[in-house]
Amino acid sequence: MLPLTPADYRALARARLPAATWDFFEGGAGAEWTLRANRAQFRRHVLRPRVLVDVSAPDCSTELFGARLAAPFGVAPMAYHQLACPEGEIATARAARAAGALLVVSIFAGRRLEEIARAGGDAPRWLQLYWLRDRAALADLAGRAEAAGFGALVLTVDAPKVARRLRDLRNSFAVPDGVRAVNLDAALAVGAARSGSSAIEAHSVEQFDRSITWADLSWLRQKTSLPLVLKGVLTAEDARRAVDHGVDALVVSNHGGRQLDGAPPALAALPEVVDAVPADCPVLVDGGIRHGTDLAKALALGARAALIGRPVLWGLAHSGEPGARHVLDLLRTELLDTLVLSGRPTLADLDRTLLADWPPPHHLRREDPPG
Ligand SMILES: Cc1cc2nc3c(=O)[nH]c(=O)nc-3n(C[C@H](O)[C@H](O)[C@H](O)COP(=O)(O)O)c2cc1C
Ligand SMILES: CCCCCCC(=O)C(=O)O
Repeated sequence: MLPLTPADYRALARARLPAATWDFFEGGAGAEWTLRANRAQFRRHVLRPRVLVDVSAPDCSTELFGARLAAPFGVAPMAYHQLACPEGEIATARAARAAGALLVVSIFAGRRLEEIARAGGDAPRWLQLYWLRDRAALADLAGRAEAAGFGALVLTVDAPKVARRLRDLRNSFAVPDGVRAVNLDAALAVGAARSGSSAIEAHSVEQFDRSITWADLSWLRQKTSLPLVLKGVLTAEDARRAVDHGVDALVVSNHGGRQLDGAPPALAALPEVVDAVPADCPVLVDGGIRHGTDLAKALALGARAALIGRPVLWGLAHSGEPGARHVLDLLRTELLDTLVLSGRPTLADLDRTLLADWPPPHHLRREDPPG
């Protein structure tokens, strides 16, 4: 089959991956309600096209922290790309560079930051951190990231521990031999499989510092001159608090449904966060973005850019760098098509007037049972 959409890559990737790896990639926390809700929320908006607009020169390029992107999206931080293809994050860095997309590298990358940076050349990249108990390791990563040309640090704040992910528990999931978070000391590596438990969850309980609060952000600030981005904010209250603490950008995210099951879909939380922060604080979003139309909806609700998670892993699992690049290129192509066909040729034309609720409220009322 010639893959023409990210969903085509999903089907092809599934056939290539071991079942437990597939479950680790695809799964969510608990009953996976939030995982499903992320997708469902995109179906609650329809696009209101405008006609007889000059759409002869659509443009979806943008700028983020001074870096130019061919399209308003990047690769979300995801651990262990070598689970998808042998080159791991090197393949992803090359794909992101070729597609003109931002790359956010996970603290649990399987390739060294410096080689990822070489593979990415002058393309924009950020480094994601979890707050480990080992602060010396965090300080070391912050320094190495700056030296290797990373443009921002992304602190993920929705994971005081990795959630109970039932698929991983049932599979007794562990990271296979030969795949390791090489940017951390070997002593901090995820442990072996234990029947009925997830090695990832157990490791997070040991290594993540769940006592940190807003007051600790100043420690990280002192370790870097890079912009600081918080990933995993879902409320206006926390968004305001983040700005008060000097955070430079936010990612509205429920971790792709992998952390708090029952958390709102990211797209539903986006408007309250956008409305809570000053216009010069970029708000990004991730979770369930699978189509160019999804990107347009997120941008219309005020996101400056989006992060793409699992679809990139599907491309990597299919064919490494070319697969991941094609997934990113498809999303850009679909977004450009949406700009043209909706009569909104630039990103500045995407605003809330693009969207209407679906089904419309009167339709819902007609279907309500009497009484
Ligand atoms: C396999 C996998 C590993 C992930 N690893 C990380 C990680 O190391 N750090 C992080 O902040 N988020 C991690 N995430 C969450 C993503 O950054 C992102 O929030 C989520 O995947 C977006 O949803 P989507 O996959 O539906 O696009 C991971 C997600 C997946 C699927
Ligand atoms: C202790 C290893 C944790 C890896 C977690 C990766 C991640 O965030 C995920 O969602 O999975």
